[in-house]
Amino acid sequence: MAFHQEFFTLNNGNKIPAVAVIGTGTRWYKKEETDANFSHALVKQIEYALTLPGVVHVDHAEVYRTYPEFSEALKNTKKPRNEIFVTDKYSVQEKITNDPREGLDTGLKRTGLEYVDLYLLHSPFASKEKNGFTIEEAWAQLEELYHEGKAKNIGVSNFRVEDLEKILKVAKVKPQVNQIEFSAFLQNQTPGVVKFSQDHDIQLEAYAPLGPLSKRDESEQAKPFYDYIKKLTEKYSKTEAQILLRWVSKRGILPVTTSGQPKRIEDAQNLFGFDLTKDEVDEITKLGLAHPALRLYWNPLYDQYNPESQKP
Ligand SMILES: NC(=O)C1=CN([C@@H]2O[C@H](COP(=O)(O)OP(=O)(O)OC[C@H]3O[C@@H](n4cnc5c(N)ncnc54)[C@H](OP(=O)(O)O)[C@@H]3O)[C@@H](O)[C@H]2O)C=CC1
Repeated sequence: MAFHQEFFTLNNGNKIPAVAVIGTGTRWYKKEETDANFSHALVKQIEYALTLPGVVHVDHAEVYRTYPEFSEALKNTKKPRNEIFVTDKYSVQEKITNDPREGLDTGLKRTGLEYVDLYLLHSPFASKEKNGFTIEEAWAQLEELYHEGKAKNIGVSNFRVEDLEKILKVAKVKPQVNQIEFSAFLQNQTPGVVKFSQDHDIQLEAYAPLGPLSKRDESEQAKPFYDYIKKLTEKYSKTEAQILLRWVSKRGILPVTTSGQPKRIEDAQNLFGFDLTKDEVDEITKLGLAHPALRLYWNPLYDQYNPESQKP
């Protein structure tokens, strides 16, 4: 079947590929960057992703410490720049560079890129005491970087409703994206964040969309969910991962995935060769919501919201 790709349209009119197929965090994440822990496997995997048809969306962040691998893969690819969608993130939570401007400039220098397609504040937890700037001041820097063309789109990650409200109060440029944890087993990272973001035309991205597979629940109570996903894999001749990623995208949310296996990266890039019906989307939502919250990231801060995270 001919390759078909979908895009979401951001609130500034720009298009974004509707799945990010290679995140360079999670399984590739490193606590520190040394010559000894350079990952040839990650270089190969990014290089492979960049041979796939269409615009390939790479999700990166300074805190992943994978600039060396990403830069190497960019050096070796023949894919034109306008067919690579690069996301980078400023680490608010752990100081790597002094501020977002320095963070983006460093990233651009290290990758040899002239711009990123999307630049995010990785989390809302900035303070004058810890960072030397407030989250509103950090946002003002992203707006400058946007106007200078160094970031074609700007946004945030792991923001709660209250954090988004703070930014919306002062923003001259509204965040284009909020990247949060989202899966069938965690349908609101924090209370009300999905509806609030969608009501304000802020594109949601879902990291850890395959939580129900990577942390498979073998219990009796989870059986109806997995049985239903299996039924859909047979109906569409697709993998469980493809069914779950497609479900995320049908919820209007952009899945951000990754893998150490080339075939899985290819399956993700080929996500739009099939569709789920509205009833199937609703059924996955319902069966997913029947499961207790499964949160894989930011637990010390966000576990307090677990009881409300499995409400629509
Ligand atoms: N903004 C933020 O705070 C965060 C952002 N992220 C971003 O999102 C990206 C993706 O996050 P991640 O949680 O890894 O995403 P996913 O939920 O897509 O999980 C990917 C993992 O699931 C495994 N997997 C894939 N298919 C299956 C299957 N059928 N059965 C079992 N396991 C499977 C893969 O293993 P295998 O490699 O063996 O294929 C892979 O390591 C990160 O790399 C990062 O870029 C992630 C966390 C936090």
